[in-house]
Amino acid sequence: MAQYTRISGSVGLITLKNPPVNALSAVVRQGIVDSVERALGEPEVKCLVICGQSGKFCGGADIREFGKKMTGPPLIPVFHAIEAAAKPVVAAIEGIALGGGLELALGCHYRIAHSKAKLGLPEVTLGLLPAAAGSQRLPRLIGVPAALDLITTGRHVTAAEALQLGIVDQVTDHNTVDAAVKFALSVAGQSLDARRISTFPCPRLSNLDAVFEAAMQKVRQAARGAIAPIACVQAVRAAATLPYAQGLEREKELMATLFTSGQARALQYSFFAQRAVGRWSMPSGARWDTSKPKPIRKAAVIGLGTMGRGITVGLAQAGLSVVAVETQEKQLMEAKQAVSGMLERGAKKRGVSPPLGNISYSSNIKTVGDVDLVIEAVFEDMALKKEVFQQLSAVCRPGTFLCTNTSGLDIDDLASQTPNPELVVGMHFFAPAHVMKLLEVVYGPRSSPQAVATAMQLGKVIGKVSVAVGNCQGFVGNRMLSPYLSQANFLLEEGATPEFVDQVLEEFGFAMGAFRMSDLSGLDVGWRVRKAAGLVVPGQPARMRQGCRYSPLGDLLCEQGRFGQKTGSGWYQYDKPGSRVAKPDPWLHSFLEEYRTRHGLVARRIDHQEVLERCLYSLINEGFRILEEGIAAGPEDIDVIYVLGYSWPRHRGGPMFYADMVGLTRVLERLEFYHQAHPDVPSLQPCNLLRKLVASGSPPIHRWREVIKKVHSQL
Ligand SMILES: CCCCCC/C=C/CC(=O)SCCNC(=O)CCNC(=O)[C@H](O)C(C)(C)COP(=O)(O)OP(=O)(O)OC[C@H]1O[C@@H](n2cnc3c(N)ncnc32)[C@H](O)[C@@H]1OP(=O)(O)O
Repeated sequence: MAQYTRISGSVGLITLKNPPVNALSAVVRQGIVDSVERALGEPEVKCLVICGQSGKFCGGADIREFGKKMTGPPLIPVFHAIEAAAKPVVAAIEGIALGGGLELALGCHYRIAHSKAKLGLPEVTLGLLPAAAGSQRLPRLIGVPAALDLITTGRHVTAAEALQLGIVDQVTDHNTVDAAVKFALSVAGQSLDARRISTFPCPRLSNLDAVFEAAMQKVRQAARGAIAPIACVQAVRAAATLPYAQGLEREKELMATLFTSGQARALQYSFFAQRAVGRWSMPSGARWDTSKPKPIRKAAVIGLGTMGRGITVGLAQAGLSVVAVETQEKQLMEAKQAVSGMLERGAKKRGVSPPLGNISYSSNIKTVGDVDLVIEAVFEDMALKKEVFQQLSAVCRPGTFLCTNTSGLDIDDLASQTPNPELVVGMHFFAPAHVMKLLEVVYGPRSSPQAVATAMQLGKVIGKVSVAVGNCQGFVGNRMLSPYLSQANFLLEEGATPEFVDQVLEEFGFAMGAFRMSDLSGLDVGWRVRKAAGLVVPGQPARMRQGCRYSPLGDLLCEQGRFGQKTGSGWYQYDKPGSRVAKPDPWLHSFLEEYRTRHGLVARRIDHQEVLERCLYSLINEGFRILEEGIAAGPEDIDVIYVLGYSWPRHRGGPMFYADMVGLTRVLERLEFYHQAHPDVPSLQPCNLLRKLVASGSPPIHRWREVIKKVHSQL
């Protein structure tokens, strides 16, 4: 609702009340209309202030109303009524003014913000554009280049930047409503002619075409197929070239296409999925709301390689006290220098001082005796990790949580090295660990709910989106990646090139195709895993392992020392080791031809559809197996992992959402088709859960959990 009160006799105060973020639901919109009408009708009222309850101005349109039948007054006329008011209306912005919230403020005559407030038009991140006149008012207020930046990126700006850009008129460190009331009284009675943004001409640009061409090129490059950023540029162009009323019509047309698009649905699903993963549950019945985390004040990181350094930076930046341990003195000094550099660069960007004092460095593992939690981040080698866990058990005080940063090793096996396996959880960070948003929190069969809750909470504290998953080879992310990469390799055997496979996957929206990604992360990483799994053994039949098809192509490249970017060659060639520009490699093409001849394989023409379906559907099928086994509690967990950790295009929601969009029947049919053609590839055999979902009438993704529950109860 919106509550109307009177302050100092002559100020009408409208307070938006719709927890948690005072979103503009139908009731709130109606409340604003009624309150404005009332205030304008009261002769004693000289001016109005609009604010939000609980220190939050407004989080924008109520996203939960999207896709439902529209009720209540539409936003544009509400904002026009405010702008047209004959009494000054001041927005008192505390906390947030986002999307429709900022558009509401732009409809007001003045804006006063608290110094800690964040403002922005993030609609593009939900597959939309600021269609409550935001795309028309903002460029008129702050000019085209700044408006293009804010609207196409959706980034939030601080109050200080908003003041500099001219979005707000005043910033206060004190009570914002008091400041707004004082300000409103000071301008009451003055002419409002120069305060109605919709009447402003859009600031002229001499190089208008060049500015919009450059903006379009920039968003096309960054968008990877997303349509909303392009519509945002078109809407701002309308503001720059058309009268306000016509610009508004164009904004409406563009929004109509976006509002019902699959991409908007996917992005809005992704928004809620990222919040839903915080409400985790385990097959044992343990849950986020019944498991209390222990507060972590002091943590240790063991092993200061690339991952350990990133984790140390993340912890220190979040204000934790960190003991950083590396047993070799030389490596310790190198790591100290690297970590300090990362902290200094990060602090410079954020305009704060680097938290160097939060970290103490040591070459002695015994120094971790008084910490609350340890994150072991030594080399990905089970024997080494076991040794470290045994040492930790001896030196840590009772009750210390022991976490391992691993991308796929058995958490339970590691836990068995300690007298308290209930305190052990996996924390799978993604490189660079201080930048990437995703954290897979892996529980073993003996991990206690409190250990999981503590790791999930710590993830939140250091700014990660944490997803709780069960213990299995590769956990969720890498386990699903395995069939995807296998299919990519099989396609090469059958006649495709790495360039073609990558092109198809990049056109789908991945930042990098399977082969460019492998070159970046290093082919030796998978080679080591395959060796440990007993797959790379001399004397084995070249293309079969345990009765299943196997491609040794990656192993053969590694045998040649081709580890990817770091060695200057892999699936592609590079100018020099470490270079990032991948070029097609004639050597690789002849190598593939020789390989096919050696194995009696005849290259055939492979089309886009086959590449996409085999790579993506095999990955999705593994996702269904993971759900069936209870390794992930719901499809949202998988989708968040893929969007945040594996560059799955956000505007496609994630693999499980994509399967829902394609249609489960279609996914099942195509998997059946490919499995018939390749009976020796088990990952193409449709899994039981997928069949069950199709047999249950292919319910939409938000109802899959009901079917999963039934499948689990039958086991
Ligand atoms: C009906 C037809 C109208 C057509 C017109 C269309 C116009 C669209 C213009 C818009 O305004 S689109 C919306 C623009 N606003 C946003 O994108 C803001 C989204 N929210 C956020 O970025 C963050 O939530 C926040 C506001 C910065 C707060 O972050 P914080 O980390 O503090 O909390 P969260 O966990 O993210 O959120 C708490 C809780 O609130 C729910 N929520 C947040 N914003 C909205 C919203 N705009 N509508 C409905 N619900 C919202 C969020 O889902 C969380 O609840 P949950 O139960 O945990 O999911």
